[in-house]
Amino acid sequence: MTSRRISREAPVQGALVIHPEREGRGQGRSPAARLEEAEGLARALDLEIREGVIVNLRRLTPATLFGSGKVEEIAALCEAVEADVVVVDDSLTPVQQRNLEKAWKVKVIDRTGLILEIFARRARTREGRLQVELARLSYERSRLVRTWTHLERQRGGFGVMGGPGETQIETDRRLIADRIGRLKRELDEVRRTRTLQRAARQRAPAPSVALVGYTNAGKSTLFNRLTSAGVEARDMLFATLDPTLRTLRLPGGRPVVLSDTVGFISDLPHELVEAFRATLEEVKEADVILHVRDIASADSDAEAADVREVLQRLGVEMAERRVIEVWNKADRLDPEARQERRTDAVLARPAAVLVSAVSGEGCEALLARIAGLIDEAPPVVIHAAAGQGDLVAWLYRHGRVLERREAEDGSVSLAVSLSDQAQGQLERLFPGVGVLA
Ligand SMILES: Nc1nc2c(ncn2[C@@H]2O[C@H](COP(=O)(O)OP(=O)(O)OP(=O)(O)O)[C@@H](O)[C@H]2O)c(=O)[nH]1
Ligand SMILES: [Mg+2]
Repeated sequence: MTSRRISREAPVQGALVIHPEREGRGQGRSPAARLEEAEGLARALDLEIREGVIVNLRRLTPATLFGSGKVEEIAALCEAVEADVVVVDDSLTPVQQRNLEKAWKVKVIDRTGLILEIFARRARTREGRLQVELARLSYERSRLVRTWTHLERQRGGFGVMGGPGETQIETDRRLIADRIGRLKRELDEVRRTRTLQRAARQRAPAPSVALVGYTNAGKSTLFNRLTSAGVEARDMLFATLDPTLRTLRLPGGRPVVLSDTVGFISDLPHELVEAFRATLEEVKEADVILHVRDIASADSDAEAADVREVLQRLGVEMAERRVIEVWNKADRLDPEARQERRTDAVLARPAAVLVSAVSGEGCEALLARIAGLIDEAPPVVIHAAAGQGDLVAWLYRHGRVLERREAEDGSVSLAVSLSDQAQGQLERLFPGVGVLA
């Protein structure tokens, strides 16, 4: 055992992190904050940061991204700090990556490559691993297409038929396509099992609450605080990858199922978002969404905007009646800022609660808010014919049944309090259901 562990230990790799600063990129974040985030990503891969630099890109140089003077400067810096890897916090084309590796004589990785690599290391479940592999291959395929276009252009329109490079790319593309097809079938299989598990859970009478948020916002810490679970929470980007579920009791004793899941980041590779679509179904179907934000982060607003954007891409409905913003890390604010945030939270739309997952401050209020969202709406009376057991079970799970009357023909009338969200879902799942106000 011991010897295996020793032999697996890789030597520390030193990294030079470069944040290329371009006009119109970064959505209002400061370049320094962007660089810091890129360094955090590199650290999440166990790279040791030797140096971080911001490089202003005035003009784009297609072959190397950076101009030739900058390329030379960075080559010298690489040598000076003894970097093994250069992280470029942008997307590089395969050609740029190759040219830079040649010029700097080190391995070069771009932002998407970095994020994919972190995900590959973190994936624990079979579904997680398959998803990451699928994302990686989709990314590679898109890069092959780009190389292909590039070659075509190089030939200036002549000799497009045949040629060894072309054949190789064609072969690579077909191999990747085959592998993607196989992965998708495997994933379908794994997901069928999970869907069955979810269906089984849905029979349990508990509404669901999903944690979402920017990576490192404190989702897992809050999850542990609320459920007394031992999910890994670390000061590391993308500490959590696979979803975890736990039951917790709201004030009044009502159980809800809380889910913790993967965090988001700005410029999240779209291949990853696609690959994780199924995992994020928990979020899509949740009765309440808790959007956890690091309110002490200087980029808190930009991060929140990124999270909303990803959720929108995933088709998650962010209706006000369904979302609570959890303004976390209140303990990191100075007393004045804290008071200000507390006042802001009262007026915020969607509703916001200032908490500290570490100290527990605000967590009681948060639970009360969740209970409020789940129960708030005035009750409706729903008539379920005999044999509509699925409807009755659904109502018990997603609403609060206040009264139940059974008729002789086996039909049931229920007075139920449903959230707006649940009511919308009800109409979609059971069209034409008999609702009496
Ligand atoms: N001071 C302070 N630190 C917190 C609080 N909540 C979380 N943290 C810290 O923030 C870091 C990230 O916390 P996690 O709970 O792992 O964050 P996460 O959102 O689950 O992150 P990913 O899984 O990586 O997306 C850890 O070092 C936590 O200890 C808080 O309320 N106050
Ligand atoms: Mg986490």
